[in-house]
Amino acid sequence: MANQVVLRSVPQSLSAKFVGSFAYLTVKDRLPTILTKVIDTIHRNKDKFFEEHGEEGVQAEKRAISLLSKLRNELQTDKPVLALTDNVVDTDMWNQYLQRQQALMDDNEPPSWFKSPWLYVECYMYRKIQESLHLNPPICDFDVFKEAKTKSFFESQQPIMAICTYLQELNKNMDDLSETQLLEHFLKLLQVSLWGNKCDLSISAGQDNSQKASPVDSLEDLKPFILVDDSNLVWSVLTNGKIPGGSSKLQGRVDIVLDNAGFELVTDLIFADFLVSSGLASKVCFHGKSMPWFVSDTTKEDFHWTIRQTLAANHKWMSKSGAQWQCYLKDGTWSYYDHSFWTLPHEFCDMAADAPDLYATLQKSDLIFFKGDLNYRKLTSDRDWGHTEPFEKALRGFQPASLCSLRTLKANVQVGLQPGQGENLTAQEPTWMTSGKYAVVQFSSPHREQ
Ligand SMILES: O=P(O)(O)OC[C@H]1O[C@](O)(CO)[C@@H](O)[C@@H]1O
Ligand SMILES: [Mn+2]
Repeated sequence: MANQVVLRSVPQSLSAKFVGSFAYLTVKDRLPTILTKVIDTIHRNKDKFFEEHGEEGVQAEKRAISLLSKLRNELQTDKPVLALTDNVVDTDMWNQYLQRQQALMDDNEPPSWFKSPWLYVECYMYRKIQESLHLNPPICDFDVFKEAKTKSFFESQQPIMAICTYLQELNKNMDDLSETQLLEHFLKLLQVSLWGNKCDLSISAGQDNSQKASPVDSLEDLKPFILVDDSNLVWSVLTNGKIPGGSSKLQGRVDIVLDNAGFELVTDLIFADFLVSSGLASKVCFHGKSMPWFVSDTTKEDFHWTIRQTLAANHKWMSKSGAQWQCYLKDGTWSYYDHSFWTLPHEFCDMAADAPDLYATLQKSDLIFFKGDLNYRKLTSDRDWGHTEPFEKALRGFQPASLCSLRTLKANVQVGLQPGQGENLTAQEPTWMTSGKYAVVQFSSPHREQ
């Protein structure tokens, strides 16, 4: 009974079937453009495939491109979504999900690009890119987005140096900090990690004056754009409910569900370093993607590459930071995990049933940070919620531990706002939900008293 009430009160999924919506424009314009770029990247790497695998590599390149061109055509002409055929570890999960989507369709129509939920078809596109490579074994490990991720890291060297310098200076003085100063630094580094998710991948790169290129210097100006700021509740968890002045630190386990590689990943590593070196946490578990995903998302390879690059940098504080991070990984203070659930199309409220092992892992955490927009869409099931609906309600029972979303808004779902806040923003700036200009620090806890 209760379940039926809950089911009926869930708003509909965002979908390209709503002509003119952001989902519609994404499926119509942005996804085919991404596919075109992927095809182009594979083609440009033809010589590399030849060098590595001879003629077989070239044939694999041709076949992959032909599958991807077919995919783009199916997408653009709203053809049915097809079952996967690559027989790898998550193939069955995807195909079962397709059946679930089939059951949701009216009049037994097949799920399709413009009729099914946006979250589903967008995830499916990235999984199909992977399928086109899986079906062509010589090139199945090729990361079609690697170049873009690498470029974003190298283009953000200025702010990366600045933030590593900030971290190392802070670490030198950590023992002398008062609780109030510690809170100040915590807020700053949390916000650096938050704005690291901004769509241009860097906060201050590109400014002429490199002296000013410290992400920390921009934070004050960005504050008005944080629409929900639950940082005090996050701090409260990390200090066992003590307000500044007390001296109780959680020293527990913090999990970070990562989003993008490049500048954002560095900001996450900096934040994680601070959590450990300040004693607020004793252990940080990072969660990344097990395949190239949504162009810039972090894979295991990206994670380790970034730390190696930071260590190898010709900059004292960057290099010191990278060395410290290697040590944290070696001594188990930090650990990296991936799980196929993160690259499935499921809403996170399905995790307990569909990936109970991952849910159980997260339950061991004291605090979980979810980085970025896609994680927010999955936390809230990517549905058409009213802006004043409570975050807890949109989570629909997903509550493995205290959690905090650090997200800049790039898709039109946003809950937990004050009455009138969303309406005012819409009146002033119709694209406020998709421009990446606004952000939220949104917290929820199973132990929350209010
Ligand atoms: O890297 P992030 O912050 O998850 O952003 C990815 C987002 O970008 C989009 O492609 C929209 O701009 C969404 O589909 C997705 O939620
Ligand atoms: Mn991403």
